[in-house]
Formats: sequence, structure tokens, C-alpha cells
Amino acid sequence: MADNTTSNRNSPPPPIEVRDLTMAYGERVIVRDMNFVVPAGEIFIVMGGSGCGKTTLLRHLIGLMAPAKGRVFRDGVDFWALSGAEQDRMKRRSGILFQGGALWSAMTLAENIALPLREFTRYREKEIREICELKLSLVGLAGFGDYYPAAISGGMRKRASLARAMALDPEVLFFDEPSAGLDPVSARRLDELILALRESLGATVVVITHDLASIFAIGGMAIFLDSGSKSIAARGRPRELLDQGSNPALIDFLTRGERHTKLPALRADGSSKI
Ligand SMILES: Nc1ncnc2c1ncn2[C@@H]1O[C@H](COP(=O)(O)OP(=O)(O)OP(=O)(O)O)[C@@H](O)[C@H]1O
Repeated sequence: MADNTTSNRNSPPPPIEVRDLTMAYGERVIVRDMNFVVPAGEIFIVMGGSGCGKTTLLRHLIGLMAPAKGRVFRDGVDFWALSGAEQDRMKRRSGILFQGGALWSAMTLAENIALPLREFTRYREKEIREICELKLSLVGLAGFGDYYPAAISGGMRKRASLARAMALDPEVLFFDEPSAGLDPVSARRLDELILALRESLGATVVVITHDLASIFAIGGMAIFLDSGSKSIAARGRPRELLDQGSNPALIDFLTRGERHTKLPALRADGSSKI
């Protein structure tokens, strides 16, 4: 019989497991033969430079793109072996914060959050209002339900999008470049919120990012995608990976800010100060 599950009698299956996954656009392979597990309650970081395949991997994990080869298991079940209706049900177990946030500008924050609740649940209006207020308070936006997206800051919009991503109490929360478009202070606030949500809700979180400050602040288990070798070139906690220093491409990636700040400043005449 084909092995379409990862179930094991002794322990529940992990929320996500990837086996021998090769991702490609047509003939063009992006990353090949990936294997990893995202354990329940972890913050899992997918990191790597521009164009290495982070967003492409996200699309595979949330069921928007089928593997060229290999399998993606959600809760121990081979996602792409499911029927369309079963896939749709499974997709609703993911909450996704996309890069742009993607709130509907003509709706208030509360209406934005209510949208998935109206579409996919049978809650009554009063319950929906209460859930919206609860989700907004979880992201530090209690009392902002009647505001329109244009009336609040970029950081607040991201947090409101996060409240909407959590509307259906997803089992896994995905963040696509959470710090993109934010000033450093708002970006760090969002990192802290991600950590707090993991602590308070025990959520499983997958963060796709190339932002070094986020990577070290969040500090969870990480995989490093390398476009040169088209593979997962390293895995582990970012600080430990840096200390081990075993993969040149990874060290290059993790120290790029440092190298820029350590470059000798040039005088107006082009000579160096040191
Ligand atoms: N729809 C597509 N068709 C063909 N090639 C694509 C498509 N989308 C992305 N690619 C290519 O696949 C590679 C990986 O892209 P992807 O967007 O996953 O990288 P990324 O790591 O998320 O990059 P960035 O950090 O710049 O967003 C890139 O070379 C990109 O040009």
C-alpha cells in the first residue's frame, strides 16, 4: 500500500512535513530534494537571499502550488493526494500574512476580519463582532475595529492583517516577509508579536524572510535555501549556524549587514579613512 501518511501510533503527526520535495517552474528547477519537519508549537524560519525560492516554498506549503516531485504532508496527510474539497478544508487550517497585508481598503478592520468568519463559519453577528474584537486585542489593536486601513499606520495594517489571518483559529500561521515595507521599530514590534503569539496561543508559525534582524530576533529552527546549490544548504538555529560557520554561502548571507557596516568609510577624494 502506498505510504500516504506520516501517522505514528505513539505521537501525533507534525503539522507540516516535506519529503523529497523538488520545486520547479516548468523545466526550471528552483530547489531540489528538500526534507524537513515543522514540529507543533515551533517557530520555523525559511531564510535565504533574493530569488532562492522562499515564496515558492510557501506556495507549496499552503497548497497553492503542486510539487514537481515529492510530497507535502499536512497533519500527516499527503496534501496533493486529497480531493479538491478536502484540500480546501485543509487550506483553511492555515492563516497567512502576505507581504502586502492585503486588507480590503473599502472595509473597516472589523469588517475585514469578519469576512472569513461570515464565509466559513455559522457564527451569529454578535459572536462575529466579539471574535473580531478579540483578534484585534491579540495584536494590540483593541478599539480599532471601526477604522479603515488608510487611517492607520503600515505597522498597524500588518497587525490588522494578522488579526484577519487568525480569524478562523488556524493551526499554522504563515508570515511572508513580515518586516517588508515596515520601519525598523514596527518590524521589531511585529517580531515580538510573533513570539508572543507562539507563547500565548502555542501556535505553529512559519516565517519566510531574508531580514537578518528578524531572523536573529525570532531565532527559531531555520532552513537556509541556497540558489547556487538549489538545495537546503544548512539547517539549525541562526545563532548556532553562524557560530559553527560551516557553510560559506550561509555565512555570507548572515553577515552581509556586518560586512557593510565594517567597510572603511571613504573620504570625498575616494581614499579610505584607515
Ligand atoms: N511564476 C513564476 N514562473 C517562473 N519563474 C518564477 C515564477 N515565480 C518565481 N519564479 C522564479 O523562481 C525563483 C524563486 O522565486 P521566489 O519568488 O520563490 O524567490 P524568493 O526567495 O521568495 O525571492 P524574494 O526574496 O526576492 O522574494 C526566482 O528565480 C524567480 O524568478
